[in-house]
Amino acid sequence: MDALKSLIQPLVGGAGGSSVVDGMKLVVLGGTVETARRVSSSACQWRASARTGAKWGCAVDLRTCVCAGIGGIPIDIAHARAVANCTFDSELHAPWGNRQRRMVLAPREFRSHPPNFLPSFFLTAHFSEEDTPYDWLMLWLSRRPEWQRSREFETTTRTSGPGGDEKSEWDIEEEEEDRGWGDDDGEGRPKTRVVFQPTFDTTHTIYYRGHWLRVRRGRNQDGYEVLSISVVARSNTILKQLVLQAKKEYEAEAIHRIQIYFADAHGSWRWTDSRHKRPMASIVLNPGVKEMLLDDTRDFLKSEKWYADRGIPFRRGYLLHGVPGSGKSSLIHALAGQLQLDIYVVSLSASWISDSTLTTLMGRVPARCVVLLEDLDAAFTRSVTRDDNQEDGDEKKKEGEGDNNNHNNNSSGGMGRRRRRDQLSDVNTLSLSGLLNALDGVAAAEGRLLFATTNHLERLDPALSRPGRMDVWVEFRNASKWQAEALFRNFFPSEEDEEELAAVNLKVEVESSNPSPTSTRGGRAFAPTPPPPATQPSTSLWSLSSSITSSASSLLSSAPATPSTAPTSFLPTPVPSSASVPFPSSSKSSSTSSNANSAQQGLVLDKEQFGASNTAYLPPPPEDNVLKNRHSAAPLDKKTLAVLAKRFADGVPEEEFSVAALQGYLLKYKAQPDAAAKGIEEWVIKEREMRERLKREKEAREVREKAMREKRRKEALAKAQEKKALEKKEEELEKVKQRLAEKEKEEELEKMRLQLKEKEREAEEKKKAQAASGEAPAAEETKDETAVLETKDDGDDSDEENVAPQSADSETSSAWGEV
Ligand SMILES: Nc1ncnc2c1ncn2[C@@H]1O[C@H](COP(=O)(O)OP(=O)(O)OP(=O)(O)O)[C@@H](O)[C@H]1O
Repeated sequence: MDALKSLIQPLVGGAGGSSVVDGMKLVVLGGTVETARRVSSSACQWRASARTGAKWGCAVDLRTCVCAGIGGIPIDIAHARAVANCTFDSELHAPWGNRQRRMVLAPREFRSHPPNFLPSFFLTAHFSEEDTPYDWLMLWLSRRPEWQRSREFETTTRTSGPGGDEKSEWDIEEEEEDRGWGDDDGEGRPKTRVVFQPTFDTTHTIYYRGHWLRVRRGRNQDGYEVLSISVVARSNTILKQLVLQAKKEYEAEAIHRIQIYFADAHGSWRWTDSRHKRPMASIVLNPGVKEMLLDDTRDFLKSEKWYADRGIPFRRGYLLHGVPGSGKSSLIHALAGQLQLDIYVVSLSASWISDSTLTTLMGRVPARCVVLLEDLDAAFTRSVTRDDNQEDGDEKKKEGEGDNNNHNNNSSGGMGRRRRRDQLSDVNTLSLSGLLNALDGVAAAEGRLLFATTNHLERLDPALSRPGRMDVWVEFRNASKWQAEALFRNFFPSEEDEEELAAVNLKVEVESSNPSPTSTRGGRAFAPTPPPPATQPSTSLWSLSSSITSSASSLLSSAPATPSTAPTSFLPTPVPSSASVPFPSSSKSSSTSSNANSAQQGLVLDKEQFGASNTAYLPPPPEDNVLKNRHSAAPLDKKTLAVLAKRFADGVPEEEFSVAALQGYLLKYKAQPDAAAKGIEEWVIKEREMRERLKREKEAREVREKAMREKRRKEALAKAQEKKALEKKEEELEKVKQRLAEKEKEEELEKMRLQLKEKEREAEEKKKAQAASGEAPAAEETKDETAVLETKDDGDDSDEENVAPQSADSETSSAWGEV
């Protein structure tokens, strides 16, 4: 307060302390009253303020023109008006009613034309949605009661922040009013959660650690959302504290979730989704693979100095390749969760991907994260380095395999694919060298774990997958018998597993009923001491849907105690083997570490890593209605489970079906382990029959298509030949016509020559006759005629010269003969 006084005094120019307070009062009013009219939350603040001795009130007694200022110090309104050159109106009535004839001070001039000095007291921080702090702040704000009580709001089904599906207090209130909103209506029908959020361009006032914050949502010139938070303070410490607290709360919430970011066409990362972490135990891979990867990634993340000391770029690449539906993406998801890293996904087949966009994107990933390049082989389907046939072939293969992993093309229909192909050929300009540069060029970020997946290792350029770019290769195959058994055990928990889970849940309950003072859950530890809110902020950060919970409980169950078969041939083999791949010291990750305890390990790891003492970091027990609605089977005793799992595994042929296919089968029997185990042989037979049928149909289709193609090719060939022959004939006809015309001309010339000769002969005879009779003039006449004929003859001669070579041509004469 003293600091503010000392700041304001020189500006207001008052000599006494009261004028300083006047100025201060106006400053505070400028920051709060203007918003009170529009935001009910402010009104609530005022009411609360009045109750607490008008500490923060700003009501004006009209009779005395004195308003109750900060700390109850009266303000001379005339002086205040002079100072700030503002007028007052009575639009705003004191929310606490007729306690006095009071009205809220609303300096008009402040609202429309704030005095120039005023902004200098506000410290404003701007947060763009392009940057992570925006998400921190949005989550923090979403928990503020003032924010939730905004009277101007918009609805959305998309939530921000790591707890994307958490219920805020706001949601709960609304759901109670309208039972039609929520996750599940009790009959299994999904419902859409509608979340309310304040509208744009509305200023909200929020009390935080003794300061009033003015919060405004807007958009910047690029169309991105921007959050502006202003506060009257001497230094920006309060804003820093706010950002730090928001970050802490966000991270505490994110502890059980991972954030997924997708690349956008502008070269920016956009937060797209927040997912529950997938337990490592839920990934069923042959022994040692998960442990190896986990050790390697952890080792890498700890060895920044080691890399720096040796001048090696601090980057590591993992190439997961193999059949579809074998768990590549799932493993990356689980790893990211275990390592507490967010995932940044780039779909290299996106239409807008170009060398420069990719370089920008790679330069913008945070220091510690997982970068996921999906379907690496699809990156260059339109590359100039491959011929068109190859492209077509690749595309067709992809279509045949029902590849629907392209995030730009989630509609799995043919239209979507066609459109994608069009887009690819039109826009995507990513080149191999561009990709290589983006991965390890100078602009590429360090510290990230690069994961790339592909179903077609053979299509990758060796430069792309060489060590240094892809240091660790892991092959994924169809499910082994051991995997099938593990999958079954994950699906159907044993009684022991359930007990373990119950013990964990009990512990969580006990801990959450005695929250530690540092707990961030519900934001209590960081909660300022604002005017008492009408309702408590949300504490239900972990409201899980029934399906999530039921599957989570089954996923947390243990894997088989001993691999029934764990032949080395099932072990994924890093393709460039030991040669240049600096595999981590795998002593820790040797296959001796049994998968039997991996579920518990997962839990223990979580607890160790995230601080078991902090209840905010542990999920709450499942909700009652979720437990009632559970669709999974009742827990089996260990022996029965072992027998059923074995029976199931025996029925699954080795490496014939993908884990995804087996999972699909088990999902149909998620409450009937018995039926699942018994029905597997029949399923395998049906599946084989179906595959056989599909194969036959495919082959028949291919044969038909081939025949059609052949027919079309032959037709096209015949047409082309016909056309060629026709053209040739037309050409010959033209030539013949030409020769005919020449011939006619020649004949005409010949005729004229003959006529001339005839005339000459006649003239000669006439001349002779005249000479004999002695008549001179007739001879003259004849001479003239001869001259005319000679002239004409000259012209004809030139024509004759022109046609002469052709008439001499033997071809011509033969052609003439033909005609
Ligand atoms: N090894 C596995 N362990 C557990 N679940 C698996 C495994 N493999 C596949 N699944 C399940 O199958 C589904 C598909 O798996 P996922 O997407 O990870 O396969 P993928 O290998 O990435 O497939 P694609 O190559 O087609 O992208 C998921 O629901 C996942 O739970």
